[in-house]
Amino acid sequence: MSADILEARGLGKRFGGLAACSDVSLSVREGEIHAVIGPNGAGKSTLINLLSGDLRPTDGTILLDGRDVTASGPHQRCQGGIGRSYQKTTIFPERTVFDNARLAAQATRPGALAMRCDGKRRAAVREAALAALAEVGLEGRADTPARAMSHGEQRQLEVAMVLATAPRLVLLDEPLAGMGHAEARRMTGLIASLKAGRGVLLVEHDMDAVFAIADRLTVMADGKVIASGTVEAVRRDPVVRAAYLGEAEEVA
Ligand SMILES: Nc1ncnc2c1ncn2[C@@H]1O[C@H](COP(=O)(O)OP(=O)(O)OP(=O)(O)O)[C@@H](O)[C@H]1O
Repeated sequence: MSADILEARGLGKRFGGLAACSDVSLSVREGEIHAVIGPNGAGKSTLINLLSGDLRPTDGTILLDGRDVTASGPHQRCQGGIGRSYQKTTIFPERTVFDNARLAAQATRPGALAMRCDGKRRAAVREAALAALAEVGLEGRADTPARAMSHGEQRQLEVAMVLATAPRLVLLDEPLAGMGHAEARRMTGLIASLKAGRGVLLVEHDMDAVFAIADRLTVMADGKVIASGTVEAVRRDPVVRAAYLGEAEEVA
């Protein structure tokens, strides 16, 4: 079995009197997609923000490849191998697809932004950007302004921007939000391919996609983990069915 890339132990986050996350423990191994699901307000985005360093936990520990990164900020975590996407788009619409990927690639290569950045470093950044675009299938759109692309392609570009930072762990926050059926299917296939050589933590409301590609599933409600395990085991769990899936099936 592969080693854990990420391990969260007893993570908690309070906003005043509200426990948005409490005692959340989970791990992500190399080569797996670990999906986190739960109703609105369950604490999923808070969890991603804690793992990416955008929020500091009130309690608990985060280990990345066995190293304690709990106290480090988002930039350090990005350099350490955690890449994330956001619910809201983060692309620069006026820049080309390639420029967007290049800017992301620079973020994890110290010195690449310096005025006297040498040719070798520039070439490495360019190569990382092009490889990331190829991985998401946008290599043919490198010169297109990002604003001219469809919503689905823009979200593919966001994934490329995450990949350009050379992450060991990819955190995806609702990557299928707002997509049509065909776009969602394409993106689901792309997400499934990302786990090769990496770990993926996926927060997503689209249950068909989650059930199709997740290797493990953690269900949250009211800031707490109510079930965790293989997709089959979690789907059968009566507590989950009552708290969440039953509700989702009725809605569907
Ligand atoms: N910055 C904040 N300040 C105060 N409360 C917050 C903050 N961020 C989140 N919360 C609260 O924490 C709880 C968990 O929110 P969170 O966004 O993590 O849930 P979620 O599972 O991602 O929901 P959704 O599926 O709607 O995105 C909610 O009650 C939310 O209102």
